[in-house]
Amino acid sequence: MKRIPIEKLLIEHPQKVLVLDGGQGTELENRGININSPVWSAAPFVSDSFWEKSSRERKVVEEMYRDFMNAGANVLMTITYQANFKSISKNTTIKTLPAYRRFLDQIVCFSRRLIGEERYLIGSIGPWAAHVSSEYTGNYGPHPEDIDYYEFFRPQLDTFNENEDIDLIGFETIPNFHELKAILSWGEDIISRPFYVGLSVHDNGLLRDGTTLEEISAHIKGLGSKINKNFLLLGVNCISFNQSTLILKALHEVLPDFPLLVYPNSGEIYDPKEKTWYHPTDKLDSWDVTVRKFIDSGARIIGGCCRTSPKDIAEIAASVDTYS
Ligand code: MET
Ligand SMILES: [Zn+2]
Repeated sequence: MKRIPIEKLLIEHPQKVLVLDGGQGTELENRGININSPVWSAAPFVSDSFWEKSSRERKVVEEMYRDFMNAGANVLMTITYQANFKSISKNTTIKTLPAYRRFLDQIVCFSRRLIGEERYLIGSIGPWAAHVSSEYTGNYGPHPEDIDYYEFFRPQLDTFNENEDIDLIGFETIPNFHELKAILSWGEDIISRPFYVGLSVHDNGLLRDGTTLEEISAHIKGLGSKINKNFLLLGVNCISFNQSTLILKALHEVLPDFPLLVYPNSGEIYDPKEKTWYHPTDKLDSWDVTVRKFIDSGARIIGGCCRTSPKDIAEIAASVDTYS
């Protein structure tokens, strides 16, 4: 059955909770794909050989999507987190805007064909931070207010705006308040498809640049009726598994009527010096307990971010079935 528009689903089926896929970048890495590149998980798509049917890398990507779908994901993302025009044009042979747009459209078309018409496709857009690796510090230099965020996002945003295979545009891992304010200042002429913003927050619930959730909610409320009608969900992603239920609860408390989304990390911790992930001693809760708390805190889309695998998504899907 073909999906109904996501904005309609959120309003007309208030009990429905969707299951998102897991951490694609890290999952591809686990499956032997080299993503050690300035364009990160978009690296495999850049080589011409990816588009040949016999490509090993292409098979790995296809298998990953299938495994997430078999686990119960009904929302999948394009693997375009670090495929902004700046990174792509600087680091690959794709240099012009038309070539870049063809490249993104090719990825979207490939993803849609794999997931079918009944599932939702998110067009993933990483933050300005992604091309300077400051997603977890929110450090945007001395004048974050002077950065031209629109210029940065526009090529990727316009391509997704115009591609009907995209159901929802996802601004992921946003760590800086100036960037958030810029995104939320854009009207329907600039973001013309449904979209969400996933915030990158510390374990204590502050945005990576120190902004409180109260300040964020005050800003959103202050926009009043000027807010873009396509802004459907706010959430948090790539955050600590153990703190994620408290963080979402805090967000729900300051924005009780806003549909939320949440996709935390697996519970493993990244060591930026060693560039490896290590297993922390213990996960505080199971996915089952965590998902139940997420739903109680207004979550409408639940999935996993870095290091979460199809196994995590299967556990999430089972709990979503039980509690929603
Ligand atoms: N959707 C992205 C991925 O999992 C989010 C990464 S957060 C650094 O690949
Ligand atoms: Zn992540």
